[in-house]
Amino acid sequence: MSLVSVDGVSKHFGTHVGVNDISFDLETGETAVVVGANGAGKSTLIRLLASLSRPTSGRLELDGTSLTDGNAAVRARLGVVTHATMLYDELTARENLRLHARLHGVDPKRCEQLLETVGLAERGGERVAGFSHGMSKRVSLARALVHDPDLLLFDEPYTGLDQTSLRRITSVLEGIDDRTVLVSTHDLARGFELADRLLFLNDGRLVGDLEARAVDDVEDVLEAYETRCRGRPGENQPADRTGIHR
Ligand SMILES: Nc1ncnc2c1ncn2[C@@H]1O[C@H](COP(=O)(O)OP(=O)(O)OP(=O)(O)O)[C@@H](O)[C@H]1O
Repeated sequence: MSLVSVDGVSKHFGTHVGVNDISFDLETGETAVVVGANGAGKSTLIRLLASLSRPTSGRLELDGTSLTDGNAAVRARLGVVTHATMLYDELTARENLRLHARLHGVDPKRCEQLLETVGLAERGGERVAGFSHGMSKRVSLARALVHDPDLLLFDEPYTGLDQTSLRRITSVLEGIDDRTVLVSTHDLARGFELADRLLFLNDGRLVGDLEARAVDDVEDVLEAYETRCRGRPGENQPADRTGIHR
């Protein structure tokens, strides 16, 4: 049985369609990257999988258990990084991680390891309120990993980062081999570097599902994307053709 199962999932917001009849499975250890232009439905999909939103129809399951029934045990197997950092600004980075560790019954030593991993060991005693966007995102990633989740969901990991944060976050994501990861991005080039699998979203529909291994280079991915999707993945973003910010 697959670890993640998404079956016929739609999400409507009044007359707007967030995602439209999406189905796919993810295996343990797989890293899937969801690519799409602005408004394609990437955040909607992540929020549905993160149990932050309920589908209008369809089923989302982790290991055979519904992600939409408010089951706390299954939600505890998720690590989530969204646009909202879910951090307490008035607490230090270390306190944020320790609070999360305590909630999950995790040894606080793991927080120190994770601060090191995200490159914030020396800043762990500082309040998150004073952190840059990239630093906050790194703390959010560390927080999402504290309890060693079976499924890490990360909405737009690469947006608004300086080179230091970009390198750290990329290296942490690349280092996750034994857990399932689902990342959303409009940055096709970086997504391709990370992915085992590329999922193309267009107007809420899943229009492409590619094994990244089977594709030679990013230009081929872009070509595959453009044959299936309206516009380009980085449309309306300050990016070049492949989505690499220069
Ligand atoms: N809370 C909401 N209320 C109304 N419409 C929404 C809401 N959330 C998403 N939508 C609509 O659903 C569609 C998909 O939005 P979503 O944010 O998932 O796209 P996205 O691919 O993440 O875009 P972006 O790259 O701009 O973040 C859009 O048409 C959007 O307007």
